[in-house]
Order: sequence, then structure tokens, then C-alpha cells
Amino acid sequence: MLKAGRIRALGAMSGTSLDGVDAAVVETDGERIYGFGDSVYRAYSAQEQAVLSAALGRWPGDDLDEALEVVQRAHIEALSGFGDVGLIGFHGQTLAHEPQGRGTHQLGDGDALAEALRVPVVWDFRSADIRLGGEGAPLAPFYHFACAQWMGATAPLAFLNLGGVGNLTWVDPRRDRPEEEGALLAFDTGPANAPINDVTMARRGQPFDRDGALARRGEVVQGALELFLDEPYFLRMPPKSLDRDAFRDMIALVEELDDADAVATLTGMSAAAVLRGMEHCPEPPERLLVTGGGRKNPVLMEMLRVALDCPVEPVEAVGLDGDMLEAQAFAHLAVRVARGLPTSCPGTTGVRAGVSGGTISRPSHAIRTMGGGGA
Ligand SMILES: Nc1ncnc2c1ncn2[C@@H]1O[C@H](COP(=O)(O)OP(=O)(O)OP(=O)(O)O)[C@@H](O)[C@H]1O
Ligand SMILES: CC(=O)N[C@H]1[C@@H]2OC[C@@H](O2)[C@@H](O)[C@@H]1O[C@H](C)C(=O)O
Repeated sequence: MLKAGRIRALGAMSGTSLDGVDAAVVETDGERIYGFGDSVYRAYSAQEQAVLSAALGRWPGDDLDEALEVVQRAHIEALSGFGDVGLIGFHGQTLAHEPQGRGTHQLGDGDALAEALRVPVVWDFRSADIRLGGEGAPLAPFYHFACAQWMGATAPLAFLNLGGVGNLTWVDPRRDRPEEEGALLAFDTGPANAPINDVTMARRGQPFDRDGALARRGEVVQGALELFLDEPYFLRMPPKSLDRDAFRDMIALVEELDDADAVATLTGMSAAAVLRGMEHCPEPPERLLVTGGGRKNPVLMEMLRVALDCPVEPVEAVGLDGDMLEAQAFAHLAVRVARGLPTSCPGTTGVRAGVSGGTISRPSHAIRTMGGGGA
């Protein structure tokens, strides 16, 4: 097991939007953040996206050779060229997520990645948590805790990731450790960008509603919004998590609307899901820091600002990088796994007790950069 000490860790995340791979370096001991390094974004081509999109909903054992090749190639390209890194955290591409059913599936081969890059790779972060009764997601909260301490926060605050799906983390930075009771409460809020992207693509061939341009021209249709909010998911107490397409049916609620009203209404639904989520915070947070691509949608951000009592700001307001925060999270979590520290706890995934998820693959015949016995 790795001894406490700083390490230059590289994390890679390819999110539910299927837009590409984010990779970023963090200098961390898995508890504190000491600094940030380079980052890279490697977009999936339209053809790669189509292959991955066709693989959504599939499980291990299905024929996924082509999709696996896409994931491996994109990651090798994204992760080469970072120089000296001690450890890689490899999230993989989520294809399916059914924590109360078949489990969770992140496509990717950490063994092959470790061989190709000659660096130890931590991967399969979510399965162990599910085996112990957890949701397997979200996992960024333990990194959010480290970010809150890095910022020097002294009062509870919240992080919101607006990716394909939204997830919210309430953090009490006055606690010493993230797994302490009352330090974290986290859960997926609901759909964020995924339904907006699906509709702009289907109707206009556009991958997303850039700068909220369409939503700005439309109106939120209240009847559709209310039907959406009737979803039992919003009544469930956290922790709770979602599959990317869990809310696919909501698109039917806007089918009859023109493009602008449809996208405005879906944007309103994403905001309303966050507002519902904020009601679960144990104490009002002093600010809401937003990460993920949705922070670049001014219409969505404005809807949140109008409805919430606390300031709503992109994470850049505190010097963090909202395009790379999830990639950094998996670098930080990889170091925690290598040190045997928990990566989730009852407050973040509902797991029975704190658990250190993830598997470590070491390249064969490599110069060991980590202590302890190899695989
Ligand atoms: N300028 C912009 N205007 C509006 N929306 C934007 C803009 N830039 C990015 N987005 C939205 O953000 C999405 C990408 O967000 P992000 O990269 O955080 O998602 P992800 O990492 O794939 O998702 P997840 O966190 O759910 O795994 C895009 O697909 C788009 O919907
Ligand atoms: C199963 C899965 O991949 N979930 C993702 C997804 O994207 C956002 C939300 O749903 C969150 O639960 C999670 O990712 C973030 C990075 C997390 O684990 O914290």
C-alpha cells in the first residue's frame, strides 16, 4: 500500500455527454490538494460518438469490441504526454447504471491501459461500493471535500456538477475527514444536459444548445414542468443516483412544443431538479459552486440564481477548473485507493460503511513507482 506522501496523479473522465475524454494532473496525497498540473481534452469524433452511443445500456459479456477500442484509443491518446506521473485514475465510459439491479458498467480495460502507458492504473471505481449496498455514484464528493479545504472554506457550501446528469454535493469543511458523519451529503439531482442535447441533436443536428441560445427564445411550459416534477425520484431521500437515460421519457413531455419552447422547458426541468435537490441540504450552503458544461449555459445558470437564496457561481470563482474537476477527482480518488482510504461513505452513496473502491493494475516489468506488492 502507498505510504502517505504527495504524488503527481493523472485522472481521466469521459462523462455521460459522450463528448470526449478529460484528463488532468493533481498533486495530492489523497487527502489534501497541493497543486494542479496540466490538462487535456480529447474529443470523440462523430463516428466514435456513434459507436459509444449505440453501446449505451450494454453490459459486460455483450459484444463491445468496437466500443472498447474507441475508449482505449481515446484514453491512450489523452493520457500520453503528461511526463512523469505516479498513478492514473481511469474512470472509463459509463454504459449502464442500475445500482439496485445489474450494477454499473464503465467500459474500459485498466490492465491494457497500464501496459500501454507503463504507469499503474486504478479503475473500476464504482463496483465495490455497489456490492456493499451503495449507489456506486456520485464519487466526486470526496474530491469536493478536498476542494473545500483547499479553498479554505469555513462554512457549509455545495458543489453542483451539470454534466449529462446533475449531481450535488453538500460539504461541511469544518469536519476533519470526508467519511466523518455529517461531512458530506451527495446525490444525483436529475437530468441536466443529456435531454437538452438529445433534443437539439434530433431536431437541429446540433450537439447542444450553445450558450442557451434556443432556450432564451422559448418559454418554460408549466404543465410539462409539473408533470416532470411528479417523478417519484424527486421524493426519494438521498443518497440516490441515476442512469443517463433514466429520464428519457421526459422528452415526450415536450414533443408537441416548438424547438425553442421544448429546449426552454427541458432547461427549466434541469434547473427545477437542482432546486428540489437543494431542499435536501442539511443546512443552507453559503454558496453553490457549479462545475461541468452546464455552467456555460447562461439560461440554466440564471434560472438557478433567480430561485436560490445563495450565490450561484462557476467554480472558477474560487480558482478551480470546471472543465477538469471530474478528471481531477479521479486522480485524487486513485491516490486514495492506492492508500486504502475510503472513496465513498453512507452520506455520498448510501453504502453501508466507508469503502475504498477501485482495482489497481500495474504494468508488467515496470519500474515500480508505488510501494507494496504488485499484482
Ligand atoms: N457553451 C455552452 N452552452 C450550453 N451548454 C454547454 C456549453 N458548453 C457545454 N455545454 C453543455 O455541457 C455538456 C458537457 O458537459 P460535461 O463535459 O460536464 O459533461 P460530462 O462530463 O459528459 O457529463 P457527466 O458529468 O454527467 O458525466 C455539453 O454536452 C453541453 O450540453
Ligand atoms: C454512473 C455514472 O457514471 N454516473 C456519473 C454521471 O455523471 C454525473 C452523475 O451521473 C454522477 O453520478 C457520475 O459522475 C460523477 C463524476 C461522479 O461520480 O461524481
